[in-house]
Amino acid sequence: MPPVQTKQGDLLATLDGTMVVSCQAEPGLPLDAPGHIAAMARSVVLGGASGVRIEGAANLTAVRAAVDVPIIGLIKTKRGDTEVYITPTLDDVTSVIAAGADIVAIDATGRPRLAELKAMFSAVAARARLSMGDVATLDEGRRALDAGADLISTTMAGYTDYSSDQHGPAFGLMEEFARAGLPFVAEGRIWTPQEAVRCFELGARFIVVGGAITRPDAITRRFADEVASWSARPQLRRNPR
Ligand SMILES: CC(=O)N[C@H](C=O)[C@@H](O)[C@H](O)[C@H](O)COP(=O)(O)O
Repeated sequence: MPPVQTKQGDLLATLDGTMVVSCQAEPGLPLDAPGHIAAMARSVVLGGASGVRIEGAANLTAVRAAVDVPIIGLIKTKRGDTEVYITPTLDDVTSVIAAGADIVAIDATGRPRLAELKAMFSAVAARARLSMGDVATLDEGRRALDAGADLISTTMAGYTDYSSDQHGPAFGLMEEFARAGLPFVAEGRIWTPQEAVRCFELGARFIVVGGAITRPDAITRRFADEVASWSARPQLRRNPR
């Protein structure tokens, strides 16, 4: 399918108040193949996802052909001597757009980086796409918007050495964004419908849910861990074998 043909403002309006689903598979896992990612994307759209978040040029190309909802695209890669790994260079921006993304997700943390943030967001705007700055703190969100990001997202909260040790969604950061009057997207560790609703109560424009829907190994592990811990307490069994 061609990229979604709406004006940028219209595209954001279609996402406001909705849920985007991230369909990603870690390298080496059984679902790590463009055909599988495209099938996941079609499945989540059937279930009500308003858009999808997709990693990698080959996956983006496959998903673009499979669904007609907005796509947030990114390339995850380690380049050079930096911890920034979500769409780190201008070439990566070009690849994400060429593969069909409507919105380009870019690590906008304050860590040392290969390409200046302003240049990254300008490159996206020059190709008439929207940019999303993935950040971990309020200051990073503010800087990303100042540098030209169309959206900021809590994606990186909990995944930097200065924001680690977080459990559950980054509700604290969402509150900070709301208090500062910065529009934001809620993403990362949203595992229940109740948590999803809470993000909107705190002011999220839209939310991005990933693993809770699209990582069967992680979903299974939650059940398996619970089952294993129950089984380790035989005195609690109601129906002894
Ligand atoms: C930190 C990072 O690299 N996040 C990635 C960004 O694309 C993905 O691995 C996450 O799955 C995505 O952010 C959605 O989050 P969750 O799967 O927790 O719902």
